[in-house]
Amino acid sequence: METKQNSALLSVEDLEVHFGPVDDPVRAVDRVDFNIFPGEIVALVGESGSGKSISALSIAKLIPQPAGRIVGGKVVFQALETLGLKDSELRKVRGDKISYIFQEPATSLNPVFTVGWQIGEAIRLHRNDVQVKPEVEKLLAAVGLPDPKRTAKSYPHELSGGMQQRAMIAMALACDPDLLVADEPTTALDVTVQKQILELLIDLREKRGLSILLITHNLGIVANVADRVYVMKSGKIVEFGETKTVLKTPQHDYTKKLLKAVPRLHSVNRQDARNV
Ligand SMILES: Nc1ncnc2c1ncn2[C@@H]1O[C@H](COP(=O)(O)OP(=O)(O)OP(=O)(O)O)[C@@H](O)[C@H]1O
Repeated sequence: METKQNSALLSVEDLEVHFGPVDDPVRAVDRVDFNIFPGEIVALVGESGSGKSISALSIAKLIPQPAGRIVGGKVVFQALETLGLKDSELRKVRGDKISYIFQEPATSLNPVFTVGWQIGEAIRLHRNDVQVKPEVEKLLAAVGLPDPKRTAKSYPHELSGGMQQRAMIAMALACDPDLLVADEPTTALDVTVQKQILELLIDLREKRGLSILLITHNLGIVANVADRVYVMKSGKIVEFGETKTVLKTPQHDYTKKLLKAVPRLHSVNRQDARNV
């Protein structure tokens, strides 16, 4: 672990984010440490309100303003200390290096433009090393959308929820990021489609070497996807480690509670146990 430390793609140390009055703040993120190495899928898991999204948004200083305040900590992404960067420098990191996708693709996609145009716009903004139209089609194919030429001409409402999420992922990949932050990417989807989107994330890690920070309240999702997991409760990391270890031998009561809330996970555990 120590030798890996130096080569982390992202390292977050002692991060503190407050909301509300300065003299009596809500400690949404309370001295949090986590890191991600190149090509890793790392999960932040916890119940609603535990501070997962705010931790992830803080990496690129994207927390709600002026309500939220980053009051302490250090974030190093590819040797850049992001919390100290100017807005113009941050815009480059956000657009070119770190992409975010969220739960509801329908609210992130603009209903009045075709999917192809929106992905093309992301390419035009961030890259000048590729031709836009073929790149749009390449990205749509990379996220498993059928008939990329036709899909490019579709409006968001013409696509199913799963296809919209794939289109969002294509848009997130348009700038060829090194880190994808996927915040509850499958929560709005039905179970079969959830599985397909998670398989897509694994595939993107394999094929593009993409590192992924996966945010979820569902430890069942983590079981099959993440290499390592950090469990968050009330703004703090209460447990972390290799996913298999945390799931098989959870140390913290809160992790045990989250595990109990996932009935399907028991079958995953049994299967893992057979494979060991
Ligand atoms: N815009 C805001 N204004 C005030 N407080 C906020 C705001 N956003 C977040 N918070 C505070 O930060 C805490 C952590 O929020 P965060 O969104 O990170 O939780 P989460 O674990 O991602 O849960 P969820 O999945 O429900 O978003 C919340 O419980 C809330 O107290």
